Amino acid sequence: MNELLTAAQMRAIEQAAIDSGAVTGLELMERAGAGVVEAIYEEWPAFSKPDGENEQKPRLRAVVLCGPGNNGGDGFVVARLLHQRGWVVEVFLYGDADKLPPDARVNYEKWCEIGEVLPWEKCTSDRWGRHPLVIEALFGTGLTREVPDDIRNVLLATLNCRRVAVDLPCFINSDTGAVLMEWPQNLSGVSAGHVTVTFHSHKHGHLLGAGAALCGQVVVKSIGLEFCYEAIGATTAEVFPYLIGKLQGQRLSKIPSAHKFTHGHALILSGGPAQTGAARMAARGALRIGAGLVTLGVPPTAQQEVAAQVTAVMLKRIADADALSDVLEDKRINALCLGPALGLGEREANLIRVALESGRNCVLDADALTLIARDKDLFEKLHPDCVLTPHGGEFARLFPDIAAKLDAPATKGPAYSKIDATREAAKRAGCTVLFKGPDTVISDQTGVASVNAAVYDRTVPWLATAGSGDVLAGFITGLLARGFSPVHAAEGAAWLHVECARHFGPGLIAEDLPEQLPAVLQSLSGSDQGNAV
Ligand SMILES: NC(=O)C1=CN([C@@H]2O[C@H](COP(=O)(O)OP(=O)(O)OC[C@H]3O[C@@H](n4cnc5c(N)ncnc54)[C@H](O)[C@@H]3O)[C@@H](O)[C@H]2O)[C@@H](O)CC1
Ligand SMILES: Nc1ncnc2c1ncn2[C@@H]1O[C@H](COP(=O)(O)OP(=O)(O)O)[C@@H](O)[C@H]1O
Ligand SMILES: [K+]
Repeated sequence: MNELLTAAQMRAIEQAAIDSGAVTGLELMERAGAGVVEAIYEEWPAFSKPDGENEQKPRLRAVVLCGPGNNGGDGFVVARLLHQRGWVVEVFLYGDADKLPPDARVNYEKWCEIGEVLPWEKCTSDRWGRHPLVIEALFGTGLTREVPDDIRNVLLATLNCRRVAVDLPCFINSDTGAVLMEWPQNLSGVSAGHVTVTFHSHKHGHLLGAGAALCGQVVVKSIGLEFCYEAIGATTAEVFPYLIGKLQGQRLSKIPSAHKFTHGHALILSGGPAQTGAARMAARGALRIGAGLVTLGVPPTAQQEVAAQVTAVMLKRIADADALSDVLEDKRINALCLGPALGLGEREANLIRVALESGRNCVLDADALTLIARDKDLFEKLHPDCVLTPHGGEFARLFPDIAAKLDAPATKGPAYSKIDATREAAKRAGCTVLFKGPDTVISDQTGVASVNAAVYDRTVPWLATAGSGDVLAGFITGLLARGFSPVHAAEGAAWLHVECARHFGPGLIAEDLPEQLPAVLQSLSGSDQGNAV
């Protein structure tokens, strides 16, 4: 399952399954608890060694922290299943047992037949040394507000234990990834759990915002809900954003008999003297990703500087908007890129005007985004073959009201997420928007949205280096030249961008990125089992 769900969608899918009579809420809870236990044994195989192998082996010990809702219900199931496997389990309940929802209450009572449920006050910070495993089932998709201090203190005291979060760490908003608990500064780099076990599919909060860094790793366990999409009237592509998976090598392969013009001609406009590096890096990216030809359009004053530094990339003098119109008489030029260190003057605004009026595929990045944010007339010329690539600051300049909604603290669900913001921005702009970050979100104007997650095993903090965005703009332009649709070009480029950073590793500078493409592309050819972009 690559679709990403909001809390409300997950609830609707569960409810539809229950209403259909195919499964009960209790059965789903049992499967959820069993999924957690399965994930625990997968993560720590040593737990499964039978006690009989070693007479002296002490019994395994766990603490389960249960909350006041169905997440707590999952916790009672986990406690029971671990007990059945011979563990010594201690269970704490945050809240009042009489107020538990019905399914959680049933599992509470089943646990009471086995052992004690200890009140939260007894969950003191001195007890954690004896417990190899802490299961946190305090809040999941039902988290609605800041986590209280009496929970925070316990969570911080457990950080030296092995930790499993049920569905989500209890302080992460499942729609936005916002962290609803003060996380101590000195703990940056420490995650809230070693493993987060979620059900059916990732929730947005596992991949977006600050929360993603605090889940440890996320394991998705099926609870048998696959059949339910029709039941809530959804077709997956329309409703659910998806996680961009491994690119199919086939998508990037070239037709053996093709010539260079079959693969398109990209034109990248450069800034003036001493401002040409960004466009040169974008051009190198466009060429390496497979555009048949790449030309740098340079103002005459920068011609010598650029000529001294390029080889396979071609050069064209483009003094002003009229000159650009002339160059675009060549209809083989099918993808343009404007923005990296382009400049913010009238000349540059006019270049953007001509580029947009040409109706060609057009990537607008950096300075071009600032210019269209300033000029309503330019903004209105955007069309479906454009791709905007803002980072957070540029996004706020372009869509200040949407950014304000995104920044507002969520007080009640459903919370407004980066996915909602990108979709709204794309709809307004009438084109594809790629909103950058470790949680890059891409949406086209119709609301088809995806996330390129640089988290968990794809974490690449070294990609936050000057100029890496320019290379990304070049990658997108190159794929547009090759005939990819705007949204597929943005998705493919974002995915490859992270793969290039992973391939190089720490120490990466932006120039290194295009040079990783041959190896990354090679690794994809012949491995077409991945999820299609
Ligand atoms: N609905 C279902 O059939 C299933 C639900 N499942 C589990 O149920 C969870 C969702 O259950 P719920 O909707 O009951 O929600 P939760 O159990 O996540 O939390 C809701 C409860 O927590 C309280 N609460 C929320 N934020 C709080 C805060 N900051 N401080 C104090 N109290 C707070 C609420 O008042 C409510 O009592 C999922 O995350 C998943 O773990 C799974 O068992 C699979 C099946
Ligand atoms: N912590 C991070 N992890 C992964 N990718 C990141 C991270 N921070 C930034 N990026 C990516 O690096 C690129 C930076 O682009 P941008 O902010 O435009 O930089 P520049 O203008 O210097 O080129 C974007 O693709 C962004 O998604
Ligand atoms: K939890």
